[in-house]
Amino acid sequence: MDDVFVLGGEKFASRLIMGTGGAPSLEVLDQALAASGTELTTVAMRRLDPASQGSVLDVLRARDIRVLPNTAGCYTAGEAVLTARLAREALGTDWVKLEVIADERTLLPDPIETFDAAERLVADGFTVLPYIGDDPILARRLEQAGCAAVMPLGAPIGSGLGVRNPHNIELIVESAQVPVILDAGIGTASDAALAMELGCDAVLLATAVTRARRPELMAAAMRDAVGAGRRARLAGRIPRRRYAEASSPARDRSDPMGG
Ligand SMILES: CC(=O)[C@@H](O)[C@H](O)COP(=O)(O)O
Repeated sequence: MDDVFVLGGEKFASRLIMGTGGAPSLEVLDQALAASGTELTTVAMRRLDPASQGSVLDVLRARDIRVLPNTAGCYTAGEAVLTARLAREALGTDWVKLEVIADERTLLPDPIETFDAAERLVADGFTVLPYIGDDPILARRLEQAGCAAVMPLGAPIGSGLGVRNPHNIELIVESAQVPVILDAGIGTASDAALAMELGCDAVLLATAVTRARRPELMAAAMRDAVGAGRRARLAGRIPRRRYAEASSPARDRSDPMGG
């Protein structure tokens, strides 16, 4: 099936975007990334020391996986803008996953600082992919501000709680004209499938794979789940009913299957 994912004007065959945080070793990370089939992987510019960051980048380059720098660890718009500019200098990309968190305990995104940073980065020519709460109004405002996608959370980063508010994710999907990427909180493969079934264009995850008992196996499961969820979305699920409906109804002469 030819079902290309277009993000920021670029085409991707994979709809699974990976993060690198939490992997026990570079070797494990390398195997997991390969098993995931990802073509785009995010790297925290502020969290890694220069030596290990170089190594992660080496892994990505060797696998021909595009690097998506992120501003994890930033608490203000000013910090995020500076981090994005440093990443552009260092990595030669104007794509940025914009992440401005409010506090260390929840790691929830700060909507005001995120919006401020997004406006400044769009004006500076960046392709901005903002990590946000599951707020349909903020998603719409960020799209109007020129962001290339919106990335609502399923649940707090690293929580593995899955998609806590499917209704809001559906509302965001319904009105977005840019890709919707479910980012953060995925715990296992069924969560990723659900995000895609709700109509998200892609899923971004890290912890569920990097901290799994067998990261490579979980990465393969995520790859399959994102594909299955996408196909189910395109196929169209049956409506939910309160009561049973016989799968083989009473014989109907107009029914070519004979009832
Ligand atoms: C990798 C990255 O950018 C994370 O901050 C992201 O939000 C993923 O969250 P999980 O670790 O919960 O998948």
